[in-house]
Amino acid sequence: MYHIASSTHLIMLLQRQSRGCVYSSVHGFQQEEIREKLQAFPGGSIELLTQESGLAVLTINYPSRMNAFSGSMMVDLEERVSQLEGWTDGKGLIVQGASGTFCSGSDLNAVRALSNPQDGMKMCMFMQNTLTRLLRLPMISVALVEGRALGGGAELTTACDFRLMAPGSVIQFVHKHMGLVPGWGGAARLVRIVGSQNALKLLGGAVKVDPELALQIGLAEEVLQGEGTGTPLQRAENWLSVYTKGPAPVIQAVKKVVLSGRELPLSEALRTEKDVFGTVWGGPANMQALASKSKHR
Ligand SMILES: CC[C@H](C(=O)O)C(=O)SCCNC(=O)CCNC(=O)[C@H](O)C(C)(C)COP(=O)(O)OP(=O)(O)OC[C@H]1O[C@@H](n2cnc3c(N)ncnc32)[C@H](O)[C@@H]1OP(=O)(O)O
Repeated sequence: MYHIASSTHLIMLLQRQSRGCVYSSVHGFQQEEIREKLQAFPGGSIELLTQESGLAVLTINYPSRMNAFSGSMMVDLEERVSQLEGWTDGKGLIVQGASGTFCSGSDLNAVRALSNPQDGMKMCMFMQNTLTRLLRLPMISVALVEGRALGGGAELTTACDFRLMAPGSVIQFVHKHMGLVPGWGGAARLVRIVGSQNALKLLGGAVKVDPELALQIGLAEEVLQGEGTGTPLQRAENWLSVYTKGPAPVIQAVKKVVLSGRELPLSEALRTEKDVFGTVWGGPANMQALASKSKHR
């Protein structure tokens, strides 16, 4: 009995771990091995605050290094994403940096120590897996960009559904200046957000994207103007609340159908949409709406 229970648990754990992942052992990726390596570069933290309203705030927290990602923060992020995957009440997520700036990319001290090709590939696969799972969370996500989002920080913004920028903030894919290209999935996602022409310009020119340019090319949804109307976080929460109003199963279903439409070939997306539809059809929110004879004026 114990064996059955524990092997079932293991299967569930493996399914959960592999859900949404791009790389697994089939690709020569051993998560535990790279986790151990990354843990050798400590500093900072990734904080997750979940609220009863169904909104969560994820904070990249290493202010003394402009919120650069240390190795242990990469591991932290993966753990926080796992937590969010298991959060049944989740509807919305805001990703922000601590102390008024978003994230200055990888911690250059860790990057220097991991600069051999093998470690670089492992770190790249680890972060691609994590950021892909972040984007695929069944909740609507927003990157709140204050100050700078550089390198890996710019890539992180593309792993959210929307980007909101504070006045004076900058998103910059500085990779070319580092003799690199994005490796955390940022290029593939950027092409889908702004199109290949704009992506080529942003990466090829390592362009400093200010809020005005970001709005123009569709990288940002809104500039969070408005002195005296709360903190940038409160303004981002207000912006997001329009889209997260309603019961969690319905909001999660909305995200799932959009995600499948975005990522899957049409026939597969249609079948997924049918399955997701089946989870809300005749559900409590649907029955309540039918009973109330609501008009949509
Ligand atoms: C490119 C690919 C790669 C990936 O995708 O994995 C990366 O992301 S590599 C990292 C790319 N980012 C950078 O190269 C940023 C380098 N830093 C800067 O350009 C500046 O520090 C800046 C613009 C973020 C802030 O400049 P400012 O003058 O306002 O402050 P300081 O330079 O004095 O920075 C304060 C303090 O933070 C340390 N810092 C900043 N960024 C990093 C980082 N990415 N890694 C490690 N440390 C970082 C900086 O060294 C200062 O530390 P201090 O001990 O006070 O000298």
